[in-house]
Amino acid sequence: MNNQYLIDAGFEVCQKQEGFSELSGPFYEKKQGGYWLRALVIEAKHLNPEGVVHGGVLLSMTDYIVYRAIGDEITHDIQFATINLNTQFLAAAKLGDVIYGKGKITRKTHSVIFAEGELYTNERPIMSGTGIWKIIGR
Ligand SMILES: CC(C)(COP(=O)(O)OP(=O)(O)OC[C@H]1O[C@@H](n2cnc3c(N)ncnc32)[C@H](O)[C@@H]1OP(=O)(O)O)[C@@H](O)C(=O)NCCC(=O)NCCSC(=O)Cc1ccccc1
Repeated sequence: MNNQYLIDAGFEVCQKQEGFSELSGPFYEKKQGGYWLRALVIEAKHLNPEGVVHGGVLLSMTDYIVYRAIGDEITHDIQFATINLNTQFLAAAKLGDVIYGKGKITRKTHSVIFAEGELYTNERPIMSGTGIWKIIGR
């Protein structure tokens, strides 16, 4: 697959992906039902020397999609930073795969947000993650 596949499927280039997120993407997004689905088409630059997706790509995508999912719920007018992210590498992804990601808030308190996310292809789950985001500015 390539990025045109996502555009044809109704995705648009993600908002808020400056800096490293842009470098590790490009990520695409589409509103589906009540939530935003985000996606990445795997290119050669995302692979490790063994020819599968580098773990750092999956970690940063999980961080990104949960960060964005939190923003979807509480807006990005509030600043929050990842202070914990636990992940499981469930399966390898390969060149040309489309990885989809979605996240949600599990619990929000005055100063921290507990949240979770998952990455998957059309064939199988790729990564699951849970983490904590610290609210650092309003
Ligand atoms: C968060 C805290 C508990 C401090 O909390 P408090 O007890 O309230 O702290 P205090 O009042 O003592 O000082 C405030 C401190 O907060 C720092 N700061 C300000 N703004 C930001 C900011 N926006 N992001 C991160 N840190 C920021 C500021 O430099 C100052 O530190 P310093 O004065 O140098 O000491 C601490 O564990 C920590 O900073 N951990 C590292 C967290 C970290 O770096 N995570 C990875 C990046 S998040 C990410 O990438 C998600 C993402 C994904 C995709 C796309 C986009 C985003």
